Amino acid sequence: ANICDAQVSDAIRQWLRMPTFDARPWEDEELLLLLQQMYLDHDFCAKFAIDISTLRKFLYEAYKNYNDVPFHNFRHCFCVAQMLYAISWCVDLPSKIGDLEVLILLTSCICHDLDHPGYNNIYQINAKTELAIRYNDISPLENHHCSVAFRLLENDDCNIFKSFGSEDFKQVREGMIRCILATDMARHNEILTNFREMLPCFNYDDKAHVNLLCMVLIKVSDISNEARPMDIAEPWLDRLLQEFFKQSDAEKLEGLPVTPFMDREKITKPSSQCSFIGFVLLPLFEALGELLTELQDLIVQPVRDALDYYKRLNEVTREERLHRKS
Ligand SMILES: COc1ccc(NC(=O)[C@H](C)Nc2nc3c(cnn3-c3ccccc3C)c(=O)[nH]2)cc1
Ligand SMILES: [Zn+2]
Repeated sequence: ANICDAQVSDAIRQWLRMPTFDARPWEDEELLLLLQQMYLDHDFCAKFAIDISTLRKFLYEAYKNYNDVPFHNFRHCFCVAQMLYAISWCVDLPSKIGDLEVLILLTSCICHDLDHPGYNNIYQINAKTELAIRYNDISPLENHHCSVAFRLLENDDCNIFKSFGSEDFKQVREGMIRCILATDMARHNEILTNFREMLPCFNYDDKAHVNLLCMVLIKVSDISNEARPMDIAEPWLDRLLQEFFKQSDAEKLEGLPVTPFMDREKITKPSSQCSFIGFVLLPLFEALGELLTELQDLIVQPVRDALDYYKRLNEVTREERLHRKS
């Protein structure tokens, strides 16, 4: 269908607001239409004078700037934006942080992995790549994703912020840079610790608090696959490991240090997911769930269930391995 004319049915729009939404049956063109729908459902085009054809061109340009890599491709960007959208509907995010901050978050999700090469920062730095040199080893990938986003926005045809005054555009630019750079997992503990400190006295009128909440929201959306049903989450883990193993193979070939949790000889899916969900994902989701309690049922409990699933799986595979040896 021509993405200009097709309308998104009410049933699909309802499903789009749930973490159970499955992107697999949809063509790329349809996912672009659904991303457009997320702006329309928040009435952003009216509120921010965004011309619908500019929005379409922006989404299409973003789409073209994702690479055909196993995990960090356009569909990952869609899943991250869709999770943010589901969270926004569940907690009525605009009523808490305002429309502009939600517009910044949604647009940051769409741009957050632009032109990702499929090799992470550790590889960029160890291999002394063009990006590592350009960004002095400081979040080279996230700096690149953000730079590509604003390079796209320089073209008036797809600049969804072209009607913004300079002050508002400055706020958008600061917000998008803050959110996209926050997705560097090397900063995970820093961001989570700061957010936890703020929780007891969280104040929506304090810009510093809202800024930190937005960083946590894009982080949660970015690594949220395990909050989805297992049949949707599992293929993403396979793609991620494919990408990680491609990187560790390259590291071995190029005589670079091999990142331990990426070495196919060293990890099993259940054991690596048990530690990732137990030590990284669940603490982050629980901290967010303390502030936005509506998220307990929507995404925090599903992550606890995923951890239980992988713990049981881990037990079974350990027993099997022991029996095989005996
Ligand atoms: C603190 O920095 C970290 C911590 C953990 C990891 N990754 C892992 O532990 C492993 C590979 N598991 C994992 N990693 C995941 C998931 C979702 N996103 N994600 C991911 C993808 C790319 C880069 C970093 C992460 C965490 C997931 O469900 N599992 C990667 C970086
Ligand atoms: Zn990402």
